[in-house]
Amino acid sequence: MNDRAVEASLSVVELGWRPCFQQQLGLDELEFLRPARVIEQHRDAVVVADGEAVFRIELNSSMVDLVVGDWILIDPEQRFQRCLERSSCFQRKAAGTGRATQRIAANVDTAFILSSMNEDFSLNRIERYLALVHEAGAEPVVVLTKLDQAESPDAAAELSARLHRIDPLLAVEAINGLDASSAAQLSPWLRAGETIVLLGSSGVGKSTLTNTLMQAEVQSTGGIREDDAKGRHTTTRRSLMALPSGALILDTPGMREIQLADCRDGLASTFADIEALAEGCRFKDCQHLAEPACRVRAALAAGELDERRLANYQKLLREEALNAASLAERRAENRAQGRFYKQAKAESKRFKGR
Ligand SMILES: Nc1nc2c(ncn2[C@@H]2O[C@H](COP(=O)(O)OP(=O)(O)OP(=O)(O)O)[C@@H](O)[C@H]2O)c(=O)[nH]1
Ligand SMILES: [Zn+2]
Repeated sequence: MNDRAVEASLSVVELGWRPCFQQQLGLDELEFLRPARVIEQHRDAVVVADGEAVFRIELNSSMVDLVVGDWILIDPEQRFQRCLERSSCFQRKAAGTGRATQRIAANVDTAFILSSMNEDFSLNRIERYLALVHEAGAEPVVVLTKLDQAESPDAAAELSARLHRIDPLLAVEAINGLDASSAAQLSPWLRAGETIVLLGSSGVGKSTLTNTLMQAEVQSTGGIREDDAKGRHTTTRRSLMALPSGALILDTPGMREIQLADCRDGLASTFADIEALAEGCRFKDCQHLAEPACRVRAALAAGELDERRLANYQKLLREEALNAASLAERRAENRAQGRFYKQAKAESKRFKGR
């Protein structure tokens, strides 16, 4: 029987602690507090690892926003003090309401966007995920799966070329997710202390790749025994787990259901080419439909811009505008209830740079 959690034996550096977090600590905090990372999230508690142990902290009202991946400071009695500023944060529309955003994962370094190499391959879908990842502030890597089922030996090169027309610097890897030596191509992003997530629609091979990267070994040792409410031992699978390579894989139900939400900035960087062209349109609010002196339509006519890409950009913009409208409503409600302050403060930073 293995009672020792993998996470309990990891140092804070192995848990992803970085200078950008260390720098946020004041002198008093350096002396009296220490960092811990949220590795599991429950309705009334979070589970954290602090380099020595894995333990639960019951939630109170100052901790409502915590998500898996967060770095927090705790005092010597293992009490929560504050949450550190995130290096990246994924969020989505809250389920049910169709309105507010819900944070789902923090401090992710790399997001693997999985897409299988068969007929399901869709540039539109990949662009959607790219916008999400850019918005979150993580680094995207497109992973083409099912290389072993590709129709022709050139398929990987062709799809990579299509992706590189979107973004010449985009990292693209083609793998067979069932084969560990093929998945090893992803090792540059899987170094110790790096936090990764896997995105992609159902059936692209997220679970398969996760299992291959975990090499089953972690499956048997990664679970940790914990007392449940009735005092029984239950084995739980962590939301943040260490791979044999030392990278940390963040896997929560929320991450699997993520959609495009509130990501105007992410769209801007994903479609930087179109936004740059639009600067050249005569009208500031040009919709690139039939306006005179439209630089975007000129680029289309000249074959410099893909019709499909423009259409997808406009579709995502419309979706985003709808989301933003309902978000604005929701925020007005929050403000009335006096819960707006914290969110506004965080967001003012993002909006300042425009
Ligand atoms: N030949 C081949 N099959 C693969 C590969 N990756 C995944 N599969 C198969 O594709 C099917 C779906 O893979 P999953 O890993 O369950 O996909 P998923 O993305 O986790 O799907 P959801 O759990 O629905 O989100 C399984 O039958 C896998 O065995 C691959 O690289 N090559
Ligand atoms: Zn225009």
